[in-house]
Amino acid sequence: MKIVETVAEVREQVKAWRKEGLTVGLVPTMGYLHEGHQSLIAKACAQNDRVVVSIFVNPTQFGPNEDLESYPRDLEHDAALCESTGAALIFHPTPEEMYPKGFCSFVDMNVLTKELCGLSRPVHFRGVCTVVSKLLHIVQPDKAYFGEKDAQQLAVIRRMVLDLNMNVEIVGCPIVRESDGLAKSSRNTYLSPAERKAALVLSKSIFAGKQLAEAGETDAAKLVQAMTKIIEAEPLAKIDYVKVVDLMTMQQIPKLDRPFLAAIAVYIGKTRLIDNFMMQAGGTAE
Ligand SMILES: Nc1ncnc2c1ncn2[C@@H]1O[C@H](COP(=O)(O)OP(=O)(O)OP(=O)(O)O)[C@@H](O)[C@H]1O
Ligand SMILES: CC(C)(CO)[C@@H](O)C(=O)[O-]
Ligand code: BAL
Repeated sequence: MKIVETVAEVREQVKAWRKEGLTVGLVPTMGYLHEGHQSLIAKACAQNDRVVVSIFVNPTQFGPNEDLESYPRDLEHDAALCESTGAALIFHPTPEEMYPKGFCSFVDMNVLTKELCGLSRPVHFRGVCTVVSKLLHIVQPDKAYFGEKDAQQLAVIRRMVLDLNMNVEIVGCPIVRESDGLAKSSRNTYLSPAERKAALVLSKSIFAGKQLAEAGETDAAKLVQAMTKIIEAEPLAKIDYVKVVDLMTMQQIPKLDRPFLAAIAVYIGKTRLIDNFMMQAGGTAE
């Protein structure tokens, strides 16, 4: 497995693979890899001849008061995980490589990015769309892999690829959880032992909402109410949002009569964590 820092090196490698007729998968990440990322890499390796993992803490998707500087980084550990999982190349660019002096082109989106995480992170999805577009142009993969943990991001990227006629298949991958239910996230490392315990209200709320929907509840407000109650019982938790939205448009819906996403964002102390479940109408897992 190779680690490269420049766009030119990625292009050269992918060109050589294409000459051999090989298929290429891309797994975009911000590094500090865990079993959630590993499941994406493993799926990509199963479905493609060669897999590129990008590791880049993308400055344009962080707001001014967010954790860009403190975001955890460990390239040595990440490289070992990528290699043992079967990736062929890590693309680990510098910010200057991705955003050279004079950079001024961005990919933005309406509607889908104005809800949920977009409300408390107004510049976030513009940064995500821009960097993912760049990565897709640089690598030109057959398939690119994204986690359902970031469900709004997945919906936004699917829409961007459709709207901008990008020639790539977007593959969604299920949420990987700790044994006690907490969704794996690089940001879990910020949690103190007491906060780590408190963070369990996220998955408890998600599992309770899912159970209610599976039992036939069709009123979105009732779902939100039940999920909210569980989080509010935890003194260390502060709700950013608990919402039920149409899976395609990310707009809030009153009835669970179509494929939907129940999504939450909760501050545990200073750490903002997200979780969700998706379902078809009538209690079938998405
Ligand atoms: N627990 C998980 N299960 C499945 N996919 C995941 C999980 N955590 C992250 N991913 C996916 O991995 C990709 C890279 O995510 P990222 O590097 O931001 O990791 P993260 O752990 O979500 O970090 P953060 O703390 O920023 O939320 C994204 O497509 C994301 O959805
Ligand atoms: C897709 C992504 C790698 C873009 O920076 C990031 O938003 C993430 O890790 O989910
Ligand atoms: N997994 C999403 C990346 C971010 O929170 O910036």
